[in-house]
Amino acid sequence: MDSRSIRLAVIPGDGIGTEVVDEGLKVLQTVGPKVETTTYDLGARRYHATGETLPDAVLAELRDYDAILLGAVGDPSVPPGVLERELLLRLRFDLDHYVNLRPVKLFPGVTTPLAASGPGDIDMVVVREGTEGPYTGAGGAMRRGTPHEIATQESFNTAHGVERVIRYAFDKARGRDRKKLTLVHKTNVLTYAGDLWARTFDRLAAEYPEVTTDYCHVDAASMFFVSQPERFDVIVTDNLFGDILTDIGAAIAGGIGLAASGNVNPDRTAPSMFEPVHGSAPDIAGQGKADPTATILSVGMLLDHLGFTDAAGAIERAVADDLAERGDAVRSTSRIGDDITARVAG
Ligand SMILES: NC(=O)C1=CN([C@@H]2O[C@H](COP(=O)(O)OP(=O)(O)OC[C@H]3O[C@@H](n4cnc5c(N)ncnc54)[C@H](O)[C@@H]3O)[C@@H](O)[C@H]2O)C=CC1
Ligand SMILES: CC(C)CC(=O)C(=O)O
Ligand SMILES: [Mg+2]
Repeated sequence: MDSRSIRLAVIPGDGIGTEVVDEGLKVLQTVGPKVETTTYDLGARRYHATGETLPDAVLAELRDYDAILLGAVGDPSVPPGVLERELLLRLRFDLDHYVNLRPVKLFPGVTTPLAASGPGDIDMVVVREGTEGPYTGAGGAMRRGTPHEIATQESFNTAHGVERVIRYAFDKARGRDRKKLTLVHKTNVLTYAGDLWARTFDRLAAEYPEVTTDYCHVDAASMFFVSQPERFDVIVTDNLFGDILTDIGAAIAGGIGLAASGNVNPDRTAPSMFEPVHGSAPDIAGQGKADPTATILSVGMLLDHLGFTDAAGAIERAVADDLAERGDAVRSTSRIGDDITARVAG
């Protein structure tokens, strides 16, 4: 048994975030490594009680943990963007989570809507840039509320930011069997940002001769996700395109309840944060209907990131076995968590 222990900050957040995090922690506390958790009350409840989203002192404290586990944030009672920007994106930006790692993998026994595809065909990793692009909040509105309103939302792409995420993606592709990396962008229209991404991609490709490369515009990539997902191995793309593509990825790989992610700081200058791809799902919150599998797989990614590879492997196997047995059966949040916990307990 690994004697190292993990100091984990937990942000359950809003809606189903709290429900799925409970199940993720059940599995984590059973799988092996010793874990000390501290829960942070951040999200809609705190916003209404105090007006706070992410106090500076809390952000400073979060830097001292080995990792962060997040459920989801966002609630219909809070104006759109407040929790998403001031809490979630502030965490990603300030902790320099420049890689948003999102595997898209169809497990055996899971139903995909793609009639012609099976598990071997859907096995890719999307490396989404996490700190730049159109998500920085730059832009503004002129003559707001008038018929002459002009709203802008700018996309930021720095040479440093683009290079580091593309380099990470090349390294990731080099470590996989197929060794294929696809750049997804919209270089035919977004000519300034696209030019930087394409030039950087081509320059770095020369350093990775063993990696096969190609390029796909994001509109065509969206089509190929549902018509020929086997085209893709590793994808590197910007923050917005990666956000959208990975919801499509979730849909083809069995649904949003299975899609895991990591907001990774590869330089380890701050803790990385792991969370399901989905949001707070207010439409099903409090009903025990949320599938916690995405969060449990995200816990596996967290353990892998911290070097607990045996425990990470145990979670992936337990999830695979559970999904194979579960098939299309509808089970409650806690039942799924209990079943996977029982499997990791052996
Ligand atoms: N990382 C985060 O914290 C994210 C937060 N959000 C926020 O979440 C709120 C809701 O956003 P939506 O666009 O509705 O996206 P969503 O991902 O919360 O929900 C979309 C649909 O998927 C279903 N769904 C989501 N997770 C599920 C699960 N584990 N099991 C079963 N079904 C599941 C929901 O019931 C809903 O019908 C918004 O405030 C949004 O800004 C959205 C995405 C990511
Ligand atoms: C809520 C957004 C800020 C993020 C999002 O949709 C995502 O990261 O998938
Ligand atoms: Mg999203």
